Amino acid sequence: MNSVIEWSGLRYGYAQGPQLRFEDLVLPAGQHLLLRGGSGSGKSTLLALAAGLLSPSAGEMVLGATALHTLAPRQRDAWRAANLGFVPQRLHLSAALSVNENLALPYISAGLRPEPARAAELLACLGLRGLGERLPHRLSVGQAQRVALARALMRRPQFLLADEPTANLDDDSAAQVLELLQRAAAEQSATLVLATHDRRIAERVRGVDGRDWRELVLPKLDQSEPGP
Ligand SMILES: Nc1ncnc2c1ncn2[C@@H]1O[C@H](COP(=O)(O)OP(=O)(O)OP(=O)(O)O)[C@@H](O)[C@H]1O
Repeated sequence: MNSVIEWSGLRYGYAQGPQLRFEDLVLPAGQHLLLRGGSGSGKSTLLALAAGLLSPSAGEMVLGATALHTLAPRQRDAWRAANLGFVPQRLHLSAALSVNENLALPYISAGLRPEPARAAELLACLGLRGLGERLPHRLSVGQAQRVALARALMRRPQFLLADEPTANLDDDSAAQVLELLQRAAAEQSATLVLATHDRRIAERVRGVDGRDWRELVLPKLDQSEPGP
């Protein structure tokens, strides 16, 4: 798939909240997107629109050749499971399942055979070797964050969307996570979309890897137009 993300005329209005408007964007194949902007500027909303978890109030969001909001819910779920990894800000690890069982879920829910070797490989890359049998409540916040990332990467998605993926990590772990994301993206020809306040990511992305990244800074909410 020729990974590319494009949105135009995109708006989202919360029923009990603000009306957000997003400037048009075309991300060509081969580029990743760094989403920045102050708290409340709409980064998480934009990621949720890209992941098809929210449907636009107006306009279009297209990943590859697919406008997720135009698909029926079942098709949308199937497309998402096959093509998209999403690490939300509030992690949704299943509390009753071990780390390994959490990592098997993306396969089981799609009726596929789990890949324990892939799980072990990702856990090792993320400095989590030996934690496969742990339940999420026995992980540190940073460890849980890396397990959520591993889960998002399990099925080698074409699109990897992550909301503050390094927020709770020390410098070494943050560097490890960014490296893994970039390596996974290169191996899978995948597109990364990272929303972050983390200066360490912004600096790294602007420096060594500048050509591969587009940086989009969302304006403060009061600059967005009021809704219809
Ligand atoms: N469920 C909701 N209902 C009403 N308003 C909401 C809801 N979720 C978010 N908002 C509002 O929408 C705006 C954008 O929120 P969003 O979470 O997308 O911003 P953000 O840039 O990701 O913020 P942060 O960096 O703090 O995570 C904020 O003003 C927020 O208060």
